[in-house]
Amino acid sequence: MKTVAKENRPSGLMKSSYIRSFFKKYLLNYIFGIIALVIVDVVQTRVPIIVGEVIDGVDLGSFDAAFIKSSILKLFAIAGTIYAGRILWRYFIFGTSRSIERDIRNDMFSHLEKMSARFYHQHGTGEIMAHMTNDLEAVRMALGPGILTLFDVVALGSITIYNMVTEIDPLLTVAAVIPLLLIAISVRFMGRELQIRFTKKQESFADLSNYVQENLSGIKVIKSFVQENKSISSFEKWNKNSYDKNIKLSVIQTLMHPFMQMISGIALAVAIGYGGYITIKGRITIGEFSAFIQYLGMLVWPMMATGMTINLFNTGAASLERVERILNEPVEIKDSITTSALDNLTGNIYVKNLSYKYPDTDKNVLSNISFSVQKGQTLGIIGRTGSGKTTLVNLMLRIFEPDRGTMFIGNSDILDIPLNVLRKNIGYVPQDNFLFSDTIANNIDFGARTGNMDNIIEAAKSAVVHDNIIEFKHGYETLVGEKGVSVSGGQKQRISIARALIKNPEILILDDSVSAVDTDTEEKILKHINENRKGSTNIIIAHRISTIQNADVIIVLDEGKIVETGTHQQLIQQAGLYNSIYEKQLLEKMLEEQE
Ligand SMILES: Nc1ncnc2c1ncn2[C@@H]1O[C@H](COP(=O)(O)OP(=O)(O)OP(=O)(O)O)[C@@H](O)[C@H]1O
Repeated sequence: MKTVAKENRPSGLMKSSYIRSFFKKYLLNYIFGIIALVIVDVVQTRVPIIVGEVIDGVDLGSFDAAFIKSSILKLFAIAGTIYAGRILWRYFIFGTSRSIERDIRNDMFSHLEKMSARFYHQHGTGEIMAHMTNDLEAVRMALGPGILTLFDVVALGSITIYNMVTEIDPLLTVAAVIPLLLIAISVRFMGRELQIRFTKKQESFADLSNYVQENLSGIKVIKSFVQENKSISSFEKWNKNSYDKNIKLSVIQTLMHPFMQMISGIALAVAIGYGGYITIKGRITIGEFSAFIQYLGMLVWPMMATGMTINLFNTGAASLERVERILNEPVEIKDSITTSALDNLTGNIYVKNLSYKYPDTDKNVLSNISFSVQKGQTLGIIGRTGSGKTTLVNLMLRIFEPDRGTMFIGNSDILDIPLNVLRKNIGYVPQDNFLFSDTIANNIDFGARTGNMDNIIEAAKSAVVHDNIIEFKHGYETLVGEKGVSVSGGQKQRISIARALIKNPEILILDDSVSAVDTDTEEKILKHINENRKGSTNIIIAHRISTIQNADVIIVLDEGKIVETGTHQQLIQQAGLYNSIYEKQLLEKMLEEQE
């Protein structure tokens, strides 16, 4: 990713070194586009002169066949040049703005992929989507139509005024152009307010997107709690807020347009009045008078475009600031300078005096945790809900950062293990597992990328989900996720386990990953793991004792502290928290069997 200017202000799109780097990259395209634009402007400003000559020819009686022919040929040549020139500047200027939009979007996405869990906690998906769509669109408008109008204003405006002064009458030009300047001045001042209103409009759209995204994700909960009406009325409030901000922006835009038309009407009146007078006096010819009126019409556009250009740059800069705010978010979790050149990990895990509190909170969710697991062993973690089990494995994966000197794999502090090596060697099945809108085969092969159907089937068999998969109409090619078939919670869990098993990772972490399967299936999965993963390390988090009772070491967490450690038998004998969970679950089982 390119370096992004931190000091960028909405007032200056060009102040951003990030944007300047794109200008450098696409400089030739812009140069070709601007040359084509200037050529179009030069030739099109010849038209009033040619028409004026024809009118004078008729007026003075010097109109003959050769004159008509040459005038027609000139007009054809001009039309052809304008046609070709407009195609070229569209291609070079608008095309380049689309390329830059694509490049920035790529930068944003690859940066977002590096962002930590904390970042996603602070920025809603809807907000990020709004930056990637609406804001990028505004940046593109500044870099395409904005650049175009900027050069068009300068070229067309100055050539037209030059022609009016040199070929018609300087005084008439001054008299007619002064009212037009009012357009440029008023738009300049309204532009600031326009930028503020535009920023508010974009922010309200980001809020609205967030609300929609969250509601659609939670649609099942909304329906099951019959909260549709509440949801709809909240949506209406957000939507009204967005509507109000849009209207406020439109008010300014609406006021500006008729104002500009009024001013150009005044300029025309001045031109007709004073221009007609000096024509009668014989200072200019009828043809020149007609050319002048045409030039005046041509000038209205550059004057209006001055305002448009400023607005496009202002709104583009406001949007760029939001885009850069995302791009400037530091990558919090990354390889450190002390990262060693490791390729592989051994599954010996050592945790020493680990304490952790989440960013922006006061309370430790883990306190003074110490334990070790040897390569090839299985560690079971059990504890009441909220006791810190998921936090512990998230620290091991460096989804959140532990303190240096508290977590080691092999002989390395995990802060010194390259992130990709750490995560490649850990097969993680999260509690809230997620399937992508893709085939089951691709979902299983997601991390390992073996591309080998035999491996995929073997992993599915180990996760005891193969029989379910082949019952689907399209088997492993069945589409799942948002656009595909719905799979049950238990099937989803087992497809996720297969996704971790196919990697044959040095360390496998199952975070409450068999909670949605029956105990028979659970037993089969654990048996496969036990048989197939000899020499590798497993960490199994569970609420059911049956899931972890065969583990080599079990730790019992309570309120962020290890309260008991040992094997199943040892913990039963300790008659502490583990034993009370065990007895409670035994009782529940007996009652279930009696029913
Ligand atoms: N991102 C976060 N920011 C702040 N606090 C958090 C965050 N994630 C979890 N917590 C808090 O940390 C504590 C431990 O949560 P954790 O998810 O590790 O518990 P757990 O033992 O895995 O629970 P469960 O068995 O319900 O999955 C809880 O009090 C929780 O509210």
